[in-house]
Amino acid sequence: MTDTAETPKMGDALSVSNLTLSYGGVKALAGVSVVVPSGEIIGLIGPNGSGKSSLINVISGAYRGPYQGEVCINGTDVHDMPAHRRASVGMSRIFQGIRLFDTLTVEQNILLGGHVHYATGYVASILRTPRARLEMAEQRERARAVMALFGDRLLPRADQQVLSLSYANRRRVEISRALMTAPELLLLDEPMAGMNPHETEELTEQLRALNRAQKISMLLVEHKMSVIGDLCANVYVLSSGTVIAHGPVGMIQQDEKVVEAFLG
Ligand SMILES: Nc1ncnc2c1ncn2[C@@H]1O[C@H](COP(=O)(O)OP(=O)(O)OP(=O)(O)O)[C@@H](O)[C@H]1O
Repeated sequence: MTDTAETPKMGDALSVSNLTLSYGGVKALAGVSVVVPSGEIIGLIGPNGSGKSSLINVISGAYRGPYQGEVCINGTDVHDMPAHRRASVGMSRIFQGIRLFDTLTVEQNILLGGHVHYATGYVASILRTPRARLEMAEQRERARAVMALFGDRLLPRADQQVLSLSYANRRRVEISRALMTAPELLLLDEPMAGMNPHETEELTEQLRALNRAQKISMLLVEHKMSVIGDLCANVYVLSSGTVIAHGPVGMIQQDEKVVEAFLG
């Protein structure tokens, strides 16, 4: 048996209640409720066009159109909060397609992720005041610590332009940039897309380590069921904009509605 909703509790990293949104005449989400308890990795799966990216876009603030329902991140209703301020409630995301500045270096791209936390103002940073220099040194140290999470994949390439990197390394740069704000909730939209089995396995382990060591909660959209099975205690299944099942991966795979949604 699977249920399609979970009651939000105090301390949840994310609670989405009864979310409905349409693009013109197309209803993309119809009464969707999803909870990510603090410290857990929760999976989100569904056939193409079922509403997964729309849900992530509402949570992250990338979608700014009207919607009904409530989205709370770490207990704060973020309805009126623009995307660039959502880092202040502990949220960060990576997009389905890689979005990096190709001609900047690995380190420069990663440092951009921390800019929302800079205390130094624009003028002080242009004038390179002692405070601005100190803050930049701290940010560079943090960027190195974040790169080190990926072993020797990024650190030796810190000064290389991103356009010279492999696909998997570009993905690692994107995740590193998202980690610069020290998020408590990470939204991951198909992080393994385009990776080979070895790279997929490696990133799976790295996400697990981030979750365990840094207690980062995650909402993971992923087509590779082996990844969902490896990382997620529970999974939500979307079909045509509604949650048709929710529960442990093993149970979901036996659910007739889910089998039908994927095959139908
Ligand atoms: N900007 C838009 N304008 C109009 N319709 C849209 C827009 N974005 C998404 N849709 C429609 O909303 C529905 C949900 O799309 P969404 O991209 O959220 O699904 P998805 O599950 O992420 O799909 P995929 O797995 O292919 O990325 C689909 O019918 C899609 O065609």
